[in-house]
This record gives sequence, C-alpha cells and structure tokens, in this order.
Amino acid sequence: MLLLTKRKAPEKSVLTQNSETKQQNGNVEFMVQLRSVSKTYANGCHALANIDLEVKKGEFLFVTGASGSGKSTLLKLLYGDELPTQGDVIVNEYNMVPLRGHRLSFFRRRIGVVFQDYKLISRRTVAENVSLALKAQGYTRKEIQRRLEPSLKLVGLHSKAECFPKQLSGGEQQRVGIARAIAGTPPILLADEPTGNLDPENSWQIMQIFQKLNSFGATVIVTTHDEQLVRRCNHRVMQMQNGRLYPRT
Ligand SMILES: Nc1ncnc2c1ncn2[C@@H]1O[C@H](COP(=O)(O)OP(=O)(O)OP(=O)(O)O)[C@@H](O)[C@H]1O
Repeated sequence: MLLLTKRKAPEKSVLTQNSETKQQNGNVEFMVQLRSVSKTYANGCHALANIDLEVKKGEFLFVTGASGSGKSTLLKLLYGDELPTQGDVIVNEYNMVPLRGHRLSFFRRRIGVVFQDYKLISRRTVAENVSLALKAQGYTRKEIQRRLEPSLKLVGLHSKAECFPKQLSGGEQQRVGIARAIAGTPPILLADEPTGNLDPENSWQIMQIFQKLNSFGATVIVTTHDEQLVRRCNHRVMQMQNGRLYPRT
C-alpha cells in the first residue's frame, strides 16, 4: 500500500530530536503528548487551561465540546499554527514549542490537516489542489504523479481529477481536502470539524475514510459537534469544556 507506508525519520540536521521527548513508557508509543498546556490569546481570552493529553500512535480520538470551548485551538497547537502560553506540545516525538522558521515548516509538512471549510484553491482542479500540496512538501514531479492517483482513488474521486472545486458537491470537496492532507502520507491526521458543513450521509462517508486511514496506521484526531457520528464509531472521546479537557465514557 503506497499510502501511509512508513517514511524515513526526519534528518537530524534538519530537525533535532529533543531527548526529553523520547518515549520512556515501555512499549507504549505516543503520537501526541500535551503537558500542562494553556493558551491565552493576545486579547486575554483563555482558550485552554492546563491540558494534559496522550494519544497513542495509531489511535483514533474524537474531541467534542460546545462552540468556543477550545477544540480548534487545541488542534492549532498540534499543527503549529498557534503556540501555547505554557506547557509542552509533543507531536511524533518532537516538541513543537521551540521550533521556528524552516524547522517548524519542515515538521508541519508531516502533519495532515483537514478543515471544515475545505480550504481548496478554487481556480485549480482537484488534481492540481493535491499536487500543489505535494509540491509544497518538496516532492519531485515524478513522486507527485506516483502519489496523486492512489490518493484520489482512496477518497473515491479518481474520475473527478480534472474538475474544479465549484463543480463538486460539499462532500466531494471535503474528500479533496482529505486527499490533499494524506497524499504526503503523514503519520498523523488532524480534522477540525470536518463534517460541519455536510449532511449525515456525506458525514458518514468522510468518517469511513478516516477510519480506513486509521486502519492503515495513521493516528487520527477529529473535533466534532456531531454526537450521532461519535456514537456510531467506537473510539475514545475527550470532551472540551471551557478550555479544559475531560475523558468521556
Ligand atoms: N485568534 C484568536 N484570538 C482571540 N481569541 C480567540 C482566537 N481564536 C479563538 N479565540 C477564542 O478562544 C476560545 C476557543 O476558541 P476555539 O475556536 O478554539 O473554540 P472551538 O471549540 O473550536 O469553537 P467552534 O466549535 O465554534 O469552532 C473562544 O472563546 C474564541 O473566541
């Protein structure tokens, strides 16, 4: 299987692994470790308060919670779009907090992100949207060609490669967003309210794709308001409440 096969670890010259972040937990390997993480935005809004979270490699986690409870902020810390005010954010054994510039960019390329509003380039075809993301990750033209087809096939959009986003349904656009996120075979996929704009049938299709990726070995973290979807899947659920994270049974 081309997708989600293991890639070389980042080269030490580009990204130096922090020895503190190495696993010291027997056989358990974590994809995500948050230690006493808080986030206060510049306007004084306390979005996250003293969060501890561990997500094992290969795990599927839902994060639920009311609007404004801090779900997006949590994911933004994981893909390096925001910095915590306090605490450590360790993803795939690297502490994100001290990373800056090209080291942060390099690291972010190894994290797949899917957004509620798809964030596709409207003037580019489906194939171009996926290819451009791969190009930005430094893949050669040959490698882009090799990765494009299986990525689109995996989300069932092979026949729509030459369509523009506006020629697609919302569910199809989101599947392009997923193809773009996974084409570089990231070991972790973060999805922020990925089904927020979709009907139940399309939402379920998207969730099945995530579950398939998870079965191939990817760690998947999905934020959602959709309780029905959460109940339909049998995965761990954490509940965000006013910037605090609680396990849900
Ligand atoms: N860039 C920002 N600057 C200031 N405050 C922010 C910023 N982004 C988010 N917030 C605030 O942080 C809190 C958490 O927001 P966040 O977007 O993480 O919540 P959420 O649970 O994802 O909400 P939703 O489900 O509506 O997307 C909210 O009070 C929000 O207003």
